[in-house]
Amino acid sequence: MRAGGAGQPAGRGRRARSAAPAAPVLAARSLSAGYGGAPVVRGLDLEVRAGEVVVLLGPNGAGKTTTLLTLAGALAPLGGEVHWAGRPTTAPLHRRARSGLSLVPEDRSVIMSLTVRENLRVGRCDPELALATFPELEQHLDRRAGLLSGGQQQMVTLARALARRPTALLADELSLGLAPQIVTRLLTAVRAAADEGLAVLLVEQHVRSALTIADRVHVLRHGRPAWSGTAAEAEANRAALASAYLPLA
Ligand SMILES: Nc1ncnc2c1ncn2[C@@H]1O[C@H](COP(=O)(O)OP(=O)(O)OP(=O)(O)O)[C@@H](O)[C@H]1O
Repeated sequence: MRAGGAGQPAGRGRRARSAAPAAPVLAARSLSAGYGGAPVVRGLDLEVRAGEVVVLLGPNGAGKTTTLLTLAGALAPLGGEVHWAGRPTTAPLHRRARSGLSLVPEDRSVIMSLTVRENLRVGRCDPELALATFPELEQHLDRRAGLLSGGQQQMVTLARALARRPTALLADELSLGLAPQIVTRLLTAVRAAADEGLAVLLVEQHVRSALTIADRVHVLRHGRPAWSGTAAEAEANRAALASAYLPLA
C-alpha cells in the first residue's frame, strides 16, 4: 500500500482523457476541517475532475462527512483551501449550489408528507429529467414520499440532485441501510452521470460497491489522509486496505 499522492484514473473505457488532465472541478488543498475551531480533518489534498468518480473511504468518525460538508461550503475550512471551478472559494453552500454543486447529505432529504412529484418540484428540477434517470419512479409520482421504501426515497433524492444538471455531485453514504440491488441501481446512475461529464465525490461505507464505479480512492483515518490510489489499486489491495483502515470492508 502506498500513502499520499493519488494515482491515475482507472481507465475503465470511459470517456477519453487527454494527456494533460483538465483542471479539477473541486479540490481540497492542505485542508483542515472541523467544528468550533477544533480540527477533525487535517492536511487533506484531494481533486475531483469532470467525468470521474472519486470515493472517500474510512472508518466511522474518520472525518468523511466533515470533509464533504467543508468541500460543499456547509462548513468553513479551518485551514487550507477549497477550490471550486479552478479558484479558491469561501462561498457558502447555497452559492456553490447555484453555480453547479449538488450535495446529497446522509439524511435523504425527501419531504415525507409531499408526493414524489411535489418533492421533485420543491427541488426545482425537471420531473422529466428525474424520470429519465429513474423511470421506475413514474408509477410513484403521486404517492407520498413517506410511503416509499428507503431505496425509492434515495432514488428521489438522487434523481432530484442529478436533474438539476450539476457540475459536481457530492454524496454522503448513498447506500446507507439499503439492499445491494438498490445500491447497484443508485451507483450505476451515478456512474452514468459521471460518464456524461459530472464530477463525483462519494463518501461510502459500502466499499465493494463503491469500487465498482470509482476511478480513484482516498482513505481517511483519524482525520488524516491514510491512503490514495486508483480504484484498480484499491481493489488489488482490498484485503490489506480493509485490515489496516476499514474494519468493515
Ligand atoms: N457537529 C459536530 N460537532 C462536533 N463534532 C462533530 C460534529 N459532527 C461530527 N463531529 C465529530 O467529528 C468527527 C468526524 O465525524 P464525521 O461525521 O466527519 O466522520 P465520518 O467519517 O463521516 O463518520 P461516519 O462514517 O460514522 O459517518 C467525529 O469525531 C465526530 O464525533
